[in-house]
Amino acid sequence: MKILPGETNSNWTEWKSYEDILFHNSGDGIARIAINRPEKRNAFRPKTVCEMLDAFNLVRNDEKIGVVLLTGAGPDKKGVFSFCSGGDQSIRGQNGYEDDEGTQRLNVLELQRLIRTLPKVVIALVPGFAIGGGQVLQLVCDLSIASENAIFGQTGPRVGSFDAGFGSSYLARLVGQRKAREIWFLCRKYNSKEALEMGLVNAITKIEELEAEGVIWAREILRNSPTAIRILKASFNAECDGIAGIQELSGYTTQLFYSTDEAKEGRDAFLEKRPPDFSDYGWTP
Ligand SMILES: CC(C)(COP(=O)(O)OP(=O)(O)OC[C@H]1O[C@@H](n2cnc3c(N)ncnc32)[C@H](O)[C@@H]1OP(=O)(O)O)[C@@H](O)C(=O)NCCC(=O)NCCSC(=O)c1cc(O)c2ccccc2c1O
Repeated sequence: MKILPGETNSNWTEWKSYEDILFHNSGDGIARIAINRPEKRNAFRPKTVCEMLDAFNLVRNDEKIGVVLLTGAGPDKKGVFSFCSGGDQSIRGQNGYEDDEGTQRLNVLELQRLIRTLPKVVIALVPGFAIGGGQVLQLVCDLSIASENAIFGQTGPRVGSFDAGFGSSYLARLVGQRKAREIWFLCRKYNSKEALEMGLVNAITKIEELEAEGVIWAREILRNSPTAIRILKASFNAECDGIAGIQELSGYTTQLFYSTDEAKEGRDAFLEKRPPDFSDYGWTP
């Protein structure tokens, strides 16, 4: 199924049907998640975020998937493309975003954390507007490729909101403190060339080539060692995620340790109610 213009040699099949997002599997290691509210510039509401959380969790548990392409479906009826324009302002209630049941919880911070800790590579494909929380979503992806027409920016201080987590601190890590303050304090818009110059995106393509480029990058990544990439991602995260980042990285080392005879000896000794014998295992230099 086509979500962005242009051809790719991927055979996308629908993975699961949702209301606000489109979710596909290439069959060769790539998943594609697209916000599908083009008439609202792909703004997200609680339902959109819950569906994305569900899709990302399905991806997480599928050993065959190594790369996720995150994008926005389009164009809208006027021919405008968007990645995502952030929180849906039309459902902001008295105390925040409200879903159909009146729950005032957007869950987008949980989604940001899931994208960051997902043990796979997430590539944002930005075909147009990446504004507000949409800009933060492309920020927390591992890699980001924009089309020539893409527009980036923050609006929080103008619409009475802000993302003082990854949206500001991690932004400053990527683009530097001065630029990050400019982006948030002035709420200007930046084109894809400016985004590339400040390190917000990795590459720019024509919109017709955006998805194909994403697939090329994904296939290049998929040729490499899954364990090496997973631990490198955790290491990049650990550098700025504090103890939670160290926890993520250390979890993977524990997982690797479990597969050694040394760790198995500890488990077996406990189960066999005897003292462990680690004498076969040296203090590796
Ligand atoms: C994105 C735009 C710059 C595009 O401008 P353009 O002129 O091309 O289009 P229109 O403005 O005419 O929009 C077309 C159509 O879409 C509707 N729409 C667009 N964006 C939204 C939106 N975010 N919410 C609801 N609806 C939207 C628009 O109303 C039009 O509908 P019509 O029926 O009138 O045709 C421009 O649209 C724009 O600036 N949009 C708003 C961007 C914005 O302010 N986003 C929200 C920022 S706050 C946020 O995202 C956020 C993020 C987080 O991570 C949070 C985390 C924790 C707590 C809170 C968070 C949070 O609030």
